[in-house]
Amino acid sequence: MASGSQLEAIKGAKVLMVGAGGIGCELLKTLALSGFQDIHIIDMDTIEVSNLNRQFLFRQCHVGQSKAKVARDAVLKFRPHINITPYHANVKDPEFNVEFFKQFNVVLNGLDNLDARRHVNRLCLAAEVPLVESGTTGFLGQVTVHVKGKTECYECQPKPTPKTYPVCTITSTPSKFVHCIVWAKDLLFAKLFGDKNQENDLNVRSNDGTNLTAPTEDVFERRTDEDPEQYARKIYDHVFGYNIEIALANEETWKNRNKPRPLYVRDVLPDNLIQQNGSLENCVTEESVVSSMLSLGLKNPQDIWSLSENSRIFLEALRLFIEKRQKDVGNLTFDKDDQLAVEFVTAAANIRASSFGISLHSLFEAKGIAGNIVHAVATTNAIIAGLIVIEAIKILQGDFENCRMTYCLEHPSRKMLLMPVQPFEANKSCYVCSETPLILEINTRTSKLRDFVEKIAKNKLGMNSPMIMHGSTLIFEAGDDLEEDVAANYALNIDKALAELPAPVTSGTVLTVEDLRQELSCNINIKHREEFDEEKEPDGLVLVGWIAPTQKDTRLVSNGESTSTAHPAVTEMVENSDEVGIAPAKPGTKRKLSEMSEITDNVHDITPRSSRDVNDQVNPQEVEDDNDDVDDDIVILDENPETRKKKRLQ
Ligand SMILES: Nc1ncnc2c1ncn2[C@@H]1O[C@H](COP(=O)(O)OP(=O)(O)OP(=O)(O)O)[C@@H](O)[C@H]1O
Ligand SMILES: [Zn+2]
Repeated sequence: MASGSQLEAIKGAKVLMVGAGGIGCELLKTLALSGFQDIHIIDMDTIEVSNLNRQFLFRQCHVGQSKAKVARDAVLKFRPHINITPYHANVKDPEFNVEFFKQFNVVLNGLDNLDARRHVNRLCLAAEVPLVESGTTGFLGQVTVHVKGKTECYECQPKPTPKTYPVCTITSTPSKFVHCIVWAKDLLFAKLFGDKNQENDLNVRSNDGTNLTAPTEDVFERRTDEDPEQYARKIYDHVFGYNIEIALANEETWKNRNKPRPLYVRDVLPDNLIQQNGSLENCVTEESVVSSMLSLGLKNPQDIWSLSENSRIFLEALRLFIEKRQKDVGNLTFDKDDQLAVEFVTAAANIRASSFGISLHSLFEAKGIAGNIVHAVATTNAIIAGLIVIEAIKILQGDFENCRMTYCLEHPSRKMLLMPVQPFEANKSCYVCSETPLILEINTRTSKLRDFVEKIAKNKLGMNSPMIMHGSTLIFEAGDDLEEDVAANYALNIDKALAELPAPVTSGTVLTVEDLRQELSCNINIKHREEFDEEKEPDGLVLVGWIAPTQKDTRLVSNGESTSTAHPAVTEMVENSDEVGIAPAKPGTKRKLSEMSEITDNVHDITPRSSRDVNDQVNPQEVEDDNDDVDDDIVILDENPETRKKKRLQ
């Protein structure tokens, strides 16, 4: 029960909730029941059947309708006199600018992706509105508080990106099922059904990097008169047979590894099965979903199919894509909710796994791995929503001293299931909330303006509409509303090397990169560097001072079935007691928890270092880690312990 002063703060508050999904539904209910009277909700989604098990404000009849609007209507039924303003929109839309944010006393996030979280963080900083962030994954969850000038911002610490795998592991030497999934999903599926113009490493490469199977590239191109079944068998033989033979020819690779077995349709499927197609009549479910499992009479997604069953599914799914989903072919990216895509990827991954002596998995398991799924727990969302409201009330009362970041654990530790941690001071070199310039080492003679825009401004700095300035000269800006001659001028320059721009960018140049919508501006000092290590610096540039995502994080952390950011480091430290590696004394090294006593006198001092966003896809093109997909040994990287050292708020 709220005290008098709390009620006063609650009643006078205007709050913005971003996201009306798993956490958002719980949050809206708790806000309304706690006495909040003026709540605005932004959510860009419509309700799906899969949301109904935990997003309890929604019913079957609401499927297809705006989450924000239905959530408002549902809550008004039991709290009719409060004001709830819904926006069925993307929080990144220009209407939600700094002025819009300024009208709120606090912003509460129930989002599921890093991109939107970073955007909201920047707007909250610019509008000077406190932010309460949250996320859950299964039984794990966390709530963090970010107040400009008082605590760190959401981006002060690295946010890990999903684990990536070396290209060669995926294309040539898989040793785990997840490698086969990445191959099936990001290479084979993308090659067959995705954008034809995308670069794709599907074909086996020789030692010198040339594409050995390049002349047969057309294998993947289906002739208009080509029979879909024959085409499917040709693809099978090419990727599981021929490509493996090519790989085997490179004997060096197999000196210390088990050799894979080439698989051809004729060896795997007896003649009578090759001829035996699925039934096209039976391939469509009641919800008109095309399914090869259904067409072949395989019903249980938890069964592990044999090699021959996987081969039949592979051929059948490929045929169904051609015959029933032709209009999608060429535009698809893998989607865990696309039944036929999941069937195809499961079968392809299993056939490859079989070839490499890796154990096979069921469709259910494969879907979980391919879609980065951690099943949502409604209770965790409810607990987290309660904690968000508790922190929001403290903020509204101006009681920043008592604000806590709280971690919800899977198992009680020291009899605590909820672990409060004092918020930390801002990272003084955070490029988002401090004005510290970044340094960019880049080959200014070979790198183009396009590289700078895409790799630095958009990918690394997370800007949506970057503007790049060299002193007072504007050298690039993004946007659909540019005048023709201005756009033409940018188009002319975008593929020029940095040093060849009309205002040349060379060593010593300071570029200013700005995103007006996020009110974020940072200076980048350019340092020309001739060469880069292809393995360690695959981007061909190094951004010093940028808070790089860590990729060693081990838990999938999501809000609902997809994403969020938690600080599993804290969770694991507590759960795994002294077996856990923690923030290193030297970059990249580990220390045991027992050594932490110097830094921490109690559990509240444990520094959460990392979080993870799992909505993004595993990307085989990036070269990094090759660990287990669920690796319990947490490593917390800290490139510069001095600058990153966190201080407790006094
Ligand atoms: N940029 C954005 N603008 C507005 N709303 C967003 C944005 N990004 C994500 N969201 C919303 O945040 C909510 C997150 O909720 P949740 O994690 O439960 O995901 P979900 O999509 O409802 O469920 P699932 O992904 O598990 O099927 C979603 O309703 C989603 O629409
Ligand atoms: Zn910051």
